[in-house]
Amino acid sequence: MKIAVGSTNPAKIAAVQDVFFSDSVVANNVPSLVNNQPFSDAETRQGAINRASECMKTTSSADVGIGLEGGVMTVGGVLHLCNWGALVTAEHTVFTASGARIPLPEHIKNELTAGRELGDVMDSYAQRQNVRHEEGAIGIFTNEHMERKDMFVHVIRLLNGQWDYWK
Ligand SMILES: O=P(O)(O)OP(=O)(O)OP(=O)(O)OC[C@H]1O[C@@H](n2cnc3c(O)ncnc32)[C@H](O)[C@@H]1O
Ligand SMILES: [Mg+2]
Repeated sequence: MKIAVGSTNPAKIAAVQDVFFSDSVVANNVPSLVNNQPFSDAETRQGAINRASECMKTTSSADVGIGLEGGVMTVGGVLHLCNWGALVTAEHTVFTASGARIPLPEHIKNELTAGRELGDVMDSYAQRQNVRHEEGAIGIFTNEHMERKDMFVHVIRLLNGQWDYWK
């Protein structure tokens, strides 16, 4: 099976390869068609769906398209990390799932509200480069007990499981 993934982010690609280990995984950096920094569940979920359908359309002979999108959302007045995934089949059926969420510190909220992207804010905060491609914000704020790839593996298993149930 050929699986198109709507990103070249290594954390996302590695997560898809983990779940679909016997399939061919192709990275296709399509636009999410939402803001670079989504600010709600609805927007983050839409970004995942857009990535899945865009990469399904533009990857030749793909059997399935997967979109993974990171964002933030507010609950109880507290900003949280949120992540969504979408899987689009050749028959245009769409499955969605969301990932684990954890609260973000107030100063991160202030930076994002000022217009910065979480990936850039995390690099300055952790004094590292490309946190978004590695452990992610979830890795930093859990002392690496849960990394960005692990969180996406969970989302992709939820997508694959639903696809398996309904097919
Ligand atoms: O190349 P793409 O697939 O776009 O990968 P990305 O790292 O930019 O990831 P997203 O677009 O899905 O995430 C939207 C924004 O949120 C940031 N982000 C989301 N989750 C993150 C995390 O766990 N660690 C660091 N940045 C994160 C990310 O860097 C973007 O600024
Ligand atoms: Mg991005």
